[in-house]
Amino acid sequence: MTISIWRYSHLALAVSSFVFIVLASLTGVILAFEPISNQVQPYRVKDFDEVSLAETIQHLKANYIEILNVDVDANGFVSAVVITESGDAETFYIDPRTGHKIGDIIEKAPLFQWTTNFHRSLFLKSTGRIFIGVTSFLLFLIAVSGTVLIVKRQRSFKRFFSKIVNENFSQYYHVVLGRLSLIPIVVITLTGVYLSLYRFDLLPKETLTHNVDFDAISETPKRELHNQPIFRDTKLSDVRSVEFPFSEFVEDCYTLQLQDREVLVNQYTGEILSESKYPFIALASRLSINLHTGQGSIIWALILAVACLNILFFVYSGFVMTFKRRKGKLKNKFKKDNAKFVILIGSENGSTLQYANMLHAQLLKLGESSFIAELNAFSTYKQCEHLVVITATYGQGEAPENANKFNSIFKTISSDHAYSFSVVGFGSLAYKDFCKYAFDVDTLLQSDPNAVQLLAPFTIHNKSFEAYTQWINLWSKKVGLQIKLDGDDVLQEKKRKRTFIVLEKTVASDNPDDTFTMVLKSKFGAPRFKSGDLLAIQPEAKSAERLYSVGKVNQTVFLSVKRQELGLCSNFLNNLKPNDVIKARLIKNKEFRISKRTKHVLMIANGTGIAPFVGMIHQSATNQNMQLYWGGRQPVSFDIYKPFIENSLNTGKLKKLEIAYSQNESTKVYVQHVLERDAEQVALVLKQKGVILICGSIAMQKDVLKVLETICDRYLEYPLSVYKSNGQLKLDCY
Ligand SMILES: Cc1cc2nc3c(=O)[nH]c(=O)nc-3n(C[C@H](O)[C@H](O)[C@H](O)COP(=O)(O)O)c2cc1C
Repeated sequence: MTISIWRYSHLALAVSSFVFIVLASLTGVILAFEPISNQVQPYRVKDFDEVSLAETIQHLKANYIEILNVDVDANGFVSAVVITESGDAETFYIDPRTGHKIGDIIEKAPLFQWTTNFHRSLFLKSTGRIFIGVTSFLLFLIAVSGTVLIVKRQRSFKRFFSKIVNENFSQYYHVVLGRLSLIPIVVITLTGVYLSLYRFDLLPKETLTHNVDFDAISETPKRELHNQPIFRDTKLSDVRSVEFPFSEFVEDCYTLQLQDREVLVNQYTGEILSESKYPFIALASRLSINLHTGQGSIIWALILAVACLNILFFVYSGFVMTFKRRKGKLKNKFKKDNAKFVILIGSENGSTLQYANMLHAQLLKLGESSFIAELNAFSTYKQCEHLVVITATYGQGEAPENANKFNSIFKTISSDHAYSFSVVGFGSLAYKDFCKYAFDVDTLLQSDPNAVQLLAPFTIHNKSFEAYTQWINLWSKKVGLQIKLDGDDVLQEKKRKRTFIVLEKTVASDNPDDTFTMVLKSKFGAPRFKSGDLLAIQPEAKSAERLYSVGKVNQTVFLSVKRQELGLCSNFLNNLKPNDVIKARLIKNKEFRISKRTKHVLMIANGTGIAPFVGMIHQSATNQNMQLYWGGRQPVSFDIYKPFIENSLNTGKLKKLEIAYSQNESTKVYVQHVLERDAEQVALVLKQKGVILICGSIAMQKDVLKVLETICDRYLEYPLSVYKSNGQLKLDCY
């Protein structure tokens, strides 16, 4: 699959350096705890920022025979090197307000020592340091290329932090955590590069110089330390270290290292003999060390630790995404001009390509000549009788990466014979322009006088295998083939199944719409699931899993199924009897759940879409205002749901039930019409921070969304999209 130069760079950089990145990040996480463990020590005294240098030195002079040095570290711990009465030189932390010893100097723990050495050089001395420096730079480039990829994905810099739809765990968190840890990672990498350059003396050299006129130094006028302005007015928080005069000769002076400069001070008069600002390189090195190590700030150290953990996650999720994309390779047995079937794909992350490959494989299996290619590789196909375009949509209804040139190429190529075409759109209803690019391609193909539309564009939400199978059935009938997909085991991970016992069941033939309900109970233990989750059932070994939205009623699973005449799974389920046992697995569908704290809940369904709502109503809290709008064909259609719903109405759990019958003798009413009628109450639900849920057919969803959009325009402050991104509109349609 073609990938953009940015994605290629991002991947190539990651592949070439991931071993070092993993090692540096793992050790980075450990090292982030060193400044934290230091900072929690009790050596920073209260009011540290208020204490003056004069005060501390005076106390020290009163307590010890001689003082050689005073240091203040990034944590605000003050230490002194003193000569004690016994004549020994000792170094310890002091209380700067009294000059007394408050603790021994913290020794670097062996774990941190070992990890620091490994982190800096991998125990490979200078060679290792070079590796680590280069890795830091590569990681910086990975962060830059990643930023460009996010901007491209979001289609503008302004939308960099806009909401992202969670369609896939690795992809979603790669982007979300990437955005959050971008700044810390850039800081870690740039400071890492800087420190490496500094260590190898590759930065311009600037040294600190002092010009002292030793002939002019005088012992008078003598001043007490607390009267010398430099000591009196300098706070300890501005000091890094003080070197005391070596002897009593007037030429020996105090050397004060302050945050931004070094000052030499006459020990008798307090006169400033020389003052020199630190060169930029030295200041930048100090800042780099603090930023790179987290010294002096628990919060920053924690941010660094989290950023390092995120880097490890990026390595993992990046590889998962790459392997997924690489699964979708294109292999052809026939040349483009010898194939009867041509399948063109528009895919950015490879899933559409896997679906297209299934069709390609089946055609080859049936002995047909099939050719598969990316939309960008569009060309002439001399023997093509049936063209199939299977494409995803990206951005705001735009083409995916490997299809972005198709429109212009198509206009330059003209076919010389008649052919049929069908377009399948893969997309997500979470986006405003659902499958828009598929419709654009369909319109474009219609402009070719030789092209005949075999089927109207077919849209597939959330990579639904079920929907894809439906399209395969329709299309294969049209082209006179019998295609049966091998199942979606290509696409899904192996998951543990549960054993369920059929507790209750109606039969499809008793219902005018060939629909039935089932209540299942887990044979072993109570499964953890919520109404709105999905039950995946595989009717036969090697067959595809079918997904059903379910409701939770007293620990049982409630579902409703419409029997399809040739449907493998719906017939399999319909033939089950109470006490039969089936294997199935429950899948979380977090985006279609409601919280007990949501006061107003408006549920809209047609047909079997009522199933999750039966459970939601059953589990609702007493103060929840649950309203249900349901669309069915005729009054008897509702009979199978009556026992569940009427009971809820009687107990007051369901506050309102509105039913629309589309095939009632006198009137044809659809659920969207009833919503239109109750527009003001519908608007009130959103206004009062309630949630609207829709479950059922895609066609119903489309019509309902149109009505909701108009309601928002008419009665509310914001368009429907705002409520959707707030989580006030939840969809589960198929
Ligand atoms: C950044 C981004 C933007 C998307 N934009 C749309 C869109 O505008 N309309 C739509 O129907 N689907 C949109 N989708 C959903 C994809 O089309 C859908 O997930 C598709 O199955 C991905 O196929 P692929 O893995 O082959 O690239 C978008 C997905 C992403 C990640």
